Amino acid sequence: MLQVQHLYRSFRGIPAVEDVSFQVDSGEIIGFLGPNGAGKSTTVKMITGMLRPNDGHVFFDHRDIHDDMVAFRKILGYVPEEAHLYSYLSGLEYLQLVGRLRGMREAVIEEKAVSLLGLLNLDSWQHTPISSYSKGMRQRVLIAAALIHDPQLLIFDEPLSGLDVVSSRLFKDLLEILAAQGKAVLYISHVLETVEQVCDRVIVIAKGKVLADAKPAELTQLMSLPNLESVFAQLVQQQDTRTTAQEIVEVMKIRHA
Ligand SMILES: Nc1ncnc2c1ncn2[C@@H]1O[C@H](COP(=O)(O)OP(=O)(O)OP(=O)(O)O)[C@@H](O)[C@H]1O
Repeated sequence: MLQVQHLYRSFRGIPAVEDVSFQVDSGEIIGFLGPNGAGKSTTVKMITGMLRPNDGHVFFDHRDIHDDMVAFRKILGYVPEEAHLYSYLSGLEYLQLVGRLRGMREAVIEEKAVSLLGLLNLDSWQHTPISSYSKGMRQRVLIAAALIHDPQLLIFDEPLSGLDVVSSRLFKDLLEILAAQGKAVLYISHVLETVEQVCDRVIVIAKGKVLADAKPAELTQLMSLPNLESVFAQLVQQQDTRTTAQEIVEVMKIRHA
């Protein structure tokens, strides 16, 4: 379904993504992991068409997404890490805007928007400006916006951010059903426990290159480590956080008065 081939992108001559290739098939939930600055967001921006690669291609159903971006946007649902919601709009107005941009029929937009807001516990807030929503409520609006046009490919960047326990559980159940119905899901997160729970396969990148592409269980087994967090730490050679934490506390103690 989604094929990412040898993506390369640099900023002012410095590579952010050097060589990233992977595939997400129908029905798969793929975790996309990497330390800060690894190139995840840059890769995702290239997959969503927001950024052009300097080299490499993104194919959906064997067509380069840039051949027809309008068509690609209709089959893509994206929850970005940083939301730029029009906060003067109400939740309902925002979903209506999103629906129109994706070429949906007006009557269908209204029906689906109201239903989705209700199911995400936002019915009593649907006419209130987003500016007065809490972080978790905004996140739920973003999730509704990503789903309203029933896309084939879903990209979620830290989707649980700000969600309470019940909403998080609802989202995880939703992911499972979406995958079972054949959607392709790319799931970007630093919360490895959740990734291990929900993802069929994980792709680990660092310094713009793919370090691993395997099932979580395969990685833990192969590296004889207890969980995905240990695998990740080993793969990206994370610093000794305990020592660094101790050093920070020592710096705090330096007398400043
Ligand atoms: N617009 C830009 N201009 C210059 N450098 C950029 C730009 N966008 C990203 N970079 C650089 O590219 C590298 C990869 O950044 P990117 O945001 O893709 O990483 P990330 O894996 O998403 O990190 P995080 O987990 O912190 O969100 C970083 O070194 C970053 O500074």
